[in-house]
Amino acid sequence: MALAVGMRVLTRALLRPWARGLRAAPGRTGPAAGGGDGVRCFRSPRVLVEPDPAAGVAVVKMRNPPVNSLSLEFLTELLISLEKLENDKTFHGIIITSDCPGIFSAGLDLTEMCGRDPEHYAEYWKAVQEMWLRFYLSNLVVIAAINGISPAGGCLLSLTCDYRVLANNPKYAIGLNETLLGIVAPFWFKDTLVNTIGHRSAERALQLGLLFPPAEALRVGVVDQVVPEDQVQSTARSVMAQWLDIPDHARQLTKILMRKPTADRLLTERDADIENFVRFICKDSIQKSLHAYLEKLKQKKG
Ligand SMILES: CCCCC/C=C/C(=O)SCCNC(=O)CCNC(=O)[C@H](O)C(C)(C)COP(=O)(O)OP(=O)(O)OC[C@H]1O[C@@H](n2cnc3c(N)ncnc32)[C@H](O)[C@@H]1OP(=O)(O)O
Repeated sequence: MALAVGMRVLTRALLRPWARGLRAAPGRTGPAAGGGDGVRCFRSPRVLVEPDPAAGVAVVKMRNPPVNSLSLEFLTELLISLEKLENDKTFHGIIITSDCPGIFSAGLDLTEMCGRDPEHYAEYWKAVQEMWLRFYLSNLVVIAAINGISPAGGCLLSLTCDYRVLANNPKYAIGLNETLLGIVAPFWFKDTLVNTIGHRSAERALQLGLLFPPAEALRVGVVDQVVPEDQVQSTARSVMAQWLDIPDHARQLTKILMRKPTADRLLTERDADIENFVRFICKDSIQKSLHAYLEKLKQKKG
């Protein structure tokens, strides 16, 4: 138990000043969004939290239209929501899903990584690290109800979860496709994928930037279950009930046992990882690739 408490204190201490500032800002997070029985709940512009106090579960809906790209502000709101739920003893599990039709998350926000200054890149990367650490090590059961396409950072977010349910829709795909953008997934993205699908499959998926359609995603193990689209939320709920049946302290300690070595790698190399990112992203060739990719996305519309 001491280990679990220690990890919580550590991850809480990692909350950056930008997050604390936002938490204090009036109007950024509003009053209760529901949740009777004395359960305090909340909403924020980009994150909708639907509490089910009786079940000890909250559904966290991402709503950063059009594509739930993980901007600095959105990451901050997600982290604040997670922290609030972790600090509320009512909740033992969260289901993370999307409020944007057809899209779970388009991944990291490319506009945060293009045409900005090095200080901005460093701040942004810290927030991405924080998202990964906080979700990966959360003491809550975290289940992803993936109701849309989920490339790169969107896939990473789902890989931090304890279980992934994907909607069986041929338009959806999931994977770490960074190489297709001419960029390289950092070691902790890679480690998370290796821990999920094994070394050989991860190597192939990462080098080729594979985005797996549902059947393939299930076969390779990127997701744990594929179900008809209208059953994604109910399946996530019943899987959650199964996970919540396990004594909490034993499950939490086991999670930490499995994940701490991977998290520690980033925790001990965090500053160097930020420096590497800033150096990489500032390169002319990388900026050109990202600009070209964004342009292609915009032109796609015709
Ligand atoms: C260097 C160290 C490693 C860094 C690791 C990086 C990790 C990442 O996550 S990089 C991001 C990877 N993401 C992608 O490759 C997805 C890109 N997006 C798409 O493929 C599509 O947008 C879609 C399939 C997610 C949705 O398609 P659709 O519904 O047709 O919507 P649009 O393509 O028209 O997009 C609407 C709007 O949103 C902008 N946009 C899309 N993705 C992003 C993004 N990741 N970041 C920022 N903005 C994004 C897109 O440009 C459109 O903008 P407007 O034209 O201004 O409306």
